[in-house]
Amino acid sequence: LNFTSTLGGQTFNSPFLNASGIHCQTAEELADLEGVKELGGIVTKSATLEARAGNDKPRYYDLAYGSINSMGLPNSGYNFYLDYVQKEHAKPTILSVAGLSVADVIKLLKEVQASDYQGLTELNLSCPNVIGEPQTAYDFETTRKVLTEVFSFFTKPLGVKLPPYFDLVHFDQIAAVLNDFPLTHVNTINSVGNGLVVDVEKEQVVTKPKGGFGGLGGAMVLPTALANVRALRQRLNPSIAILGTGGVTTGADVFAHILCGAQLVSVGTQVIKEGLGVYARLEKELSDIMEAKGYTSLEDFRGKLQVM
Ligand SMILES: O=C(O)c1[nH]c(=O)[nH]c(=O)c1I
Repeated sequence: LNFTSTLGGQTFNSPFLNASGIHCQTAEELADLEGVKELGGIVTKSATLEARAGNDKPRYYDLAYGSINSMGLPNSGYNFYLDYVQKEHAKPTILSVAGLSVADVIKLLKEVQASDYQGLTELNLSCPNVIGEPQTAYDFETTRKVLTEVFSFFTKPLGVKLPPYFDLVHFDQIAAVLNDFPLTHVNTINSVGNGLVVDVEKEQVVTKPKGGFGGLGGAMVLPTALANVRALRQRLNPSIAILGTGGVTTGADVFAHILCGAQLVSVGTQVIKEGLGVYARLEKELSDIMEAKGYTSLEDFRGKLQVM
């Protein structure tokens, strides 16, 4: 089966990625990802100018149907991740970056531009858990302003990580912004922001930051993730690839993401539930589905979801 694709000048031998934030914050976690042969690429935890401890714990809670997190952007600082991605790796890397202000984003990306790093960078415009900070990509004007400033100097492969949208007009509006920029990709979705999980027995929230509000992931967000992949595939220039993230627990979910237009597919919550062995299971399940349908390559069905 042909699982190979190229993005931003890099060759991905498999459609699988880790979702930024999951098992990719420390040197040990990143080394673990290197050892997962079914992973096509490695995505770093979103990096900020300064290292961050993140929000108070408990800040992650596992549910039967998914997860809620209010991590608060804990990371070792961009120097650590920029050094990491400039080392030799058997797989392509995607350096995820985030800023607490537009100025931080610009400063960070100028450092990436000035570095020898030739791989992909992904600007996270959708973290829902930094207390007092908005999810930038819900503000279309600010998103346009940021991208205009970034592309006035940034010439390396760049994608953006988007929050989920829930209104067809909003798909039109964000696509109208993104189509004006030479992006390599869009990664959709980030967690569904500011959900709330209640422990009825304790009559209490389950995470400490923000009164228990946090980003939702896992099985429960799959329909939202598929809708965002499909809607953006239908609206974005073909030159902008879609990385599908959200709700993947089976090979069928991976197939669905690709059928909606995803080039690569990230797995987050399920890695926490099942461990890194999940990728071998997903690859087997995806291969079995493709063989049953007579497909030999992802191109045979990518973006070919039928309507009624
Ligand atoms: O709380 C986090 O660190 C976090 N959590 C998420 O669910 N998405 C994000 O982009 C981030 I930066």
